[in-house]
Amino acid sequence: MIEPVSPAEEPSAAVPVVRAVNLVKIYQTGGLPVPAVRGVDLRVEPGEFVAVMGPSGSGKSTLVHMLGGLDTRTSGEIWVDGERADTLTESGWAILRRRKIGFVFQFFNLVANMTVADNVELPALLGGSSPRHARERREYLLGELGLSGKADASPAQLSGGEQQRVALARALANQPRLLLADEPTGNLDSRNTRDVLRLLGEVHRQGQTIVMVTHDARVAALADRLITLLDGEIADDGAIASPRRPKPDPDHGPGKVIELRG
Ligand SMILES: Nc1ncnc2c1ncn2[C@@H]1O[C@H](COP(=O)(O)OP(=O)(O)OP(=O)(O)O)[C@@H](O)[C@H]1O
Repeated sequence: MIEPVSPAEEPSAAVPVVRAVNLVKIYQTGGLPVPAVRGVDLRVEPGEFVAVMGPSGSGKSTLVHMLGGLDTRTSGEIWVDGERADTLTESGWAILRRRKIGFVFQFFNLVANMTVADNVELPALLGGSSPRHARERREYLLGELGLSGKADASPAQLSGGEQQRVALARALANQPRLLLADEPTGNLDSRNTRDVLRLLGEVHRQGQTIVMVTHDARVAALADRLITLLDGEIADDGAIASPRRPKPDPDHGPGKVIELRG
């Protein structure tokens, strides 16, 4: 007989994907303290798509980088998928990122001297996937993102929009619990912005949890929750009542649904 699962043993359904408790970041510049994040409390549930907005310098990037361990916190707690993360060493964070976190940045950050295929496979290999599984996952993601024909290209041979799609494939290579995005469309023209937003919307519909920094209200409208930062504090946090979804791109036909768990 199968034992019923007690609530404490249930898989992470009730556990937030990421949680910050009184998170503080104070940079020191020339001996002077620069408070960037001042006591943020945040809880992101599985499947949520959270947009983070606010004026320049309000602490958006610092907050999201801390949530992924790319910046150290001054004080406070960070929990990722139920695991205490703020006390991890750099290598502990690196392991956690490989297992659970994908990143997409404004400036793609692809490895210039590696092919598109290798850029996407690398995180899966580092995360412990077998070479065969990493290759299959890469073929699958590049196919879904319309980039199969570019697998052997180097990043410099791609357009900005293509590079960002590769960056998204790389971020999803490990089927991360959490996708962190910092201005993922900030460097793209409107058409490539639409493409990347469509992809983000699709992975979200497949259940991907996303936290995304953006300056653009149209981009934020894709999310279902908007956090507004002001001077390093959460000034507003709420559901987006009637998100204005981006219109499908007539040049690209109906959007394809990406199976994240493929
Ligand atoms: N490495 C750093 N050293 C010192 N101060 C920093 C550093 N990074 C950011 N800051 C400061 O921390 C504050 C928050 O910066 P942050 O980049 O997080 O803001 P942001 O909201 O993402 O801004 P933007 O929208 O312009 O990207 C700013 O005052 C900034 O000058």
